[in-house]
Amino acid sequence: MTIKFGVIGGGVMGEALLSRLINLGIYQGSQVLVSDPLPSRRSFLAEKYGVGVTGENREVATAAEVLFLAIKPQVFAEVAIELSDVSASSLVISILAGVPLSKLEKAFPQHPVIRAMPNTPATVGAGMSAIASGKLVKPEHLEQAKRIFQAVGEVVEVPETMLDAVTGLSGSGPGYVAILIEALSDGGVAAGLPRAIAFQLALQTVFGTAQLLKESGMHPADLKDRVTSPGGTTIAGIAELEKAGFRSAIIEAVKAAYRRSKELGS
Ligand SMILES: NC(=O)C1=CN([C@@H]2O[C@H](COP(=O)(O)OP(=O)(O)OC[C@H]3O[C@@H](n4cnc5c(N)ncnc54)[C@H](O)[C@@H]3O)[C@@H](O)[C@H]2O)C=CC1
Ligand SMILES: O=C(O)[C@@H]1CCC=N1
Repeated sequence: MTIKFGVIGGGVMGEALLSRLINLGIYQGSQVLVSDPLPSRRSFLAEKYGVGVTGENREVATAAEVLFLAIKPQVFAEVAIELSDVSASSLVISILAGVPLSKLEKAFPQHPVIRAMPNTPATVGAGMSAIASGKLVKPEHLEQAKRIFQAVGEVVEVPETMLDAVTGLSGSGPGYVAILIEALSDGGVAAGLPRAIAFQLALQTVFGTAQLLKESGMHPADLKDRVTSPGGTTIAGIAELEKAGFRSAIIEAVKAAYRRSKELGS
């Protein structure tokens, strides 16, 4: 059977992508081959999704039509050396934070290369991915990459220079939003709610607010104004957020993650 989708690094993001692609019928399990040094990950992925697994990255790189790199940026150099004499011309898609197209193309000189940044909501088909094309990428490669990322959510094409900023915002963003939801729940508990109810309220409030903004096209400032009654509860809460530097903390978080993404690639 032809290996249509090869994954190097079967961790959180490798699994997120392959699980959706298989569940949507874009690939069959038998058309996917994953390499990972951890035997426990290999047997888990093989059992759960029916994919082929191996401890040999070279086996995946040689066989796959699309080679999906989902290892940590810190191990990219050693994997690149390991694969340096593999002769293939597959489309390489890297989701490694920070690692620039120049380094990817040096490691895979014969291959069309796409650098991408998805995020963890890809696991449930609600991901946000941005992609940038390397020099050898043809329209059909770009379409193929878009199809892959559309299977896990929304996709935008950006110039590569924007990808570190994308990483700081949507790549890392689920971590910030998770903390917001946890903090809202804690606030509810502090105000006297049982934990389970506080969590349900926090989760649905964040989800519903995002859905309202998305479906209505309303500006966030507009929505804030609509919630804020004169002399009411919301403005009392907002005053505390502003005092604690909430906006500035989020802006600085995105900037710090952006800088870290640049560092990881250098
Ligand atoms: N977790 C996230 O939210 C996002 C992560 N990314 C990027 O995705 C990549 C993977 O991240 P995660 O899936 O979170 O990490 P992870 O740690 O869950 O997965 C990495 C996998 O690579 C395997 N691995 C380690 N050394 C290897 C080697 N030499 N050859 C093959 N496999 C090897 C590990 O055993 C592990 O299963 C990173 O480069 C990260 O920057 C991108 C977008 C979002
Ligand atoms: O924290 C990280 O480095 C990865 C990249 C984006 C989200 N997680």
